[in-house]
Amino acid sequence: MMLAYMDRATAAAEPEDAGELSPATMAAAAASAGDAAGRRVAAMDFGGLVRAVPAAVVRPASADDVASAIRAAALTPHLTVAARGNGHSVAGQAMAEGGLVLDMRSLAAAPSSSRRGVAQMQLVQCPEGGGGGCCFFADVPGGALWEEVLHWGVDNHGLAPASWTDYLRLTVGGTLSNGGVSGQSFRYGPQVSNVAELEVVTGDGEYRVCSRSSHPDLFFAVLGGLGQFGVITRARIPLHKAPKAVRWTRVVYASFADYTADAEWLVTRDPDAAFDYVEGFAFVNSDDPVNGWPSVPIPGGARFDASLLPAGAGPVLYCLEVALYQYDAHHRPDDDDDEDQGVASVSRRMMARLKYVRGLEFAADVGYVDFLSRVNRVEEEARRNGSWDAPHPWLNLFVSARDVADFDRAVIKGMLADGIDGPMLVYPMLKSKWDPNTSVALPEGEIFYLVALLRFCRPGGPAVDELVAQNGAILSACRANGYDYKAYFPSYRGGEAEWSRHFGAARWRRFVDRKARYDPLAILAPGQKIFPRAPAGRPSPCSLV
Ligand SMILES: Cc1cc2nc3c(=O)[nH]c(=O)nc-3n(C[C@H](O)[C@H](O)[C@H](O)COP(=O)(O)OP(=O)(O)OC[C@H]3O[C@@H](n4cnc5c(N)ncnc54)[C@H](O)[C@@H]3O)c2cc1C
Repeated sequence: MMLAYMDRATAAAEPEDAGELSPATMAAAAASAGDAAGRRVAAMDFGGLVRAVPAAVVRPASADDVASAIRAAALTPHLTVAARGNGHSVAGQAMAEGGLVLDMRSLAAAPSSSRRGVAQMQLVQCPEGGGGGCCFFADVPGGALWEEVLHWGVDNHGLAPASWTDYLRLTVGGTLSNGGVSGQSFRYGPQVSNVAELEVVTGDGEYRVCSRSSHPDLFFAVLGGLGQFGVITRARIPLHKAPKAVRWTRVVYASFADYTADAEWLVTRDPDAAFDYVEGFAFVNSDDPVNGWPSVPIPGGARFDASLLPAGAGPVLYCLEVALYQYDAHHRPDDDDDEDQGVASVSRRMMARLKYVRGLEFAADVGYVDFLSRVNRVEEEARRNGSWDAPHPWLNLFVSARDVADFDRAVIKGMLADGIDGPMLVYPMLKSKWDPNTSVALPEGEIFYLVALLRFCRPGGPAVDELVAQNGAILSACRANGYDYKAYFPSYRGGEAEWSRHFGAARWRRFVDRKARYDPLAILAPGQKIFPRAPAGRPSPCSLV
């Protein structure tokens, strides 16, 4: 079937255009024609709510293969191209119905190619020592998992990136196309603030290397750009000395006001007095094993003693989670000596003035890699009980600190007081750590909260449709109440009006201009449902806006 597409494409093209289809692309396309299993996988994602079958899955071995596939699509009047990282989107964002899906994982696995750094991870020394404490970079393929970057950096070089996601089986290109946030974001910035250079194949099939100083407009467009402007085939990530261990602590709050006051105090401290990681979540004030008290203690730690909760604690409680890195292997992390500067003592001192419920505190000393891999345990359990493969009607929002207390009252305590059978993350980050030139849309205020409703569907639980409808009701409440908020991983079906509202008028104009510049036929990332594919030879409607 793919060869039929290519035949049509080449028949419509000038002879010299047809000559651009590399043997590698033709071979990959031919191989994928019979790859029903590959097409089935690419028709689904982690969300399990949307299905869109591609014409073919292309497994590029190099940036050249990516460029060939995009150029081939451009020769047709209708083909689109979606880069698929690890398919962990929840609303079909990495799909291409009837189009080509690029399996970016194959780029990470491919043997060394002619272009340095495309296929394999490489250590690169910063010119003149670099800035921000970074002396080295990792050159990594766009399809590499963050987990692979972590193990490669720590095992081979004792180095690691500063900014992570909670879960590391996500690709570098996939999270850089969105933002990439975790408890480190308040301090080190999101992942889109931790990139020195990108190698990108744009929607016109051109291969470009960009950075803050070279093609900066493309560099910033691609970061948080929802895959609209180019396919990231390589990223250059700053590396830092990897910590040896982590003091990991969770404490409990009955009052949302106390919780947010402490969380905001922690994320605005000077770096030398700050934790390395601050997160938190809401949970149900009950013994429910998934939504309630048992979800709080750090695995292997103490039991949750509910008798310590203050009288009159409401239906929802909050858990603040912090981590302090330890770099020196000689310190004993659990040394309690007053004179000791070990992370356990330092961490305790830093928490002394916080207003959490005394006694409801859980702490552990764990290895750095174990700490960053903590969600793997959640995955293993979810795979065991079947909820990993069930649908995931997730909702991720950034909510301004101005409105987060109202949001808590109306949504968390109001609509979700029984829990969502998964984490309800609520933690602050700072807008000043995000570059306004990237494509990411953020609320207005300096402090805003990630609110991540990570629903896992269990047998006998509410129907998926009900959960999707509840997400819609939450968004309606945000709009009706005039909250300063943005969707993270946005998914709109209402066309330009919704996207324009999402970005705001000026940023939407910039997004449209960038689309016209880098992907004029609107070939890329059709699953985001932002721009319709324009026929070859005609300008995309977006360039006329
Ligand atoms: C269990 C789980 C935990 C998560 N935890 C976090 C978290 O802590 N923090 C956080 O920020 N996010 C988190 N996410 C969300 C995650 O960042 C997104 O799902 C993101 O899409 C990355 O997933 P992916 O690599 O599988 O990309 P995909 O879902 O495959 O792709 C996402 C989008 O990026 C585009 N894309 C993919 N690769 C490229 C590329 N190389 N070049 C250009 N465009 C590309 C796709 O076309 C698509 O539009 C989590 C998701 C899951 C399922």
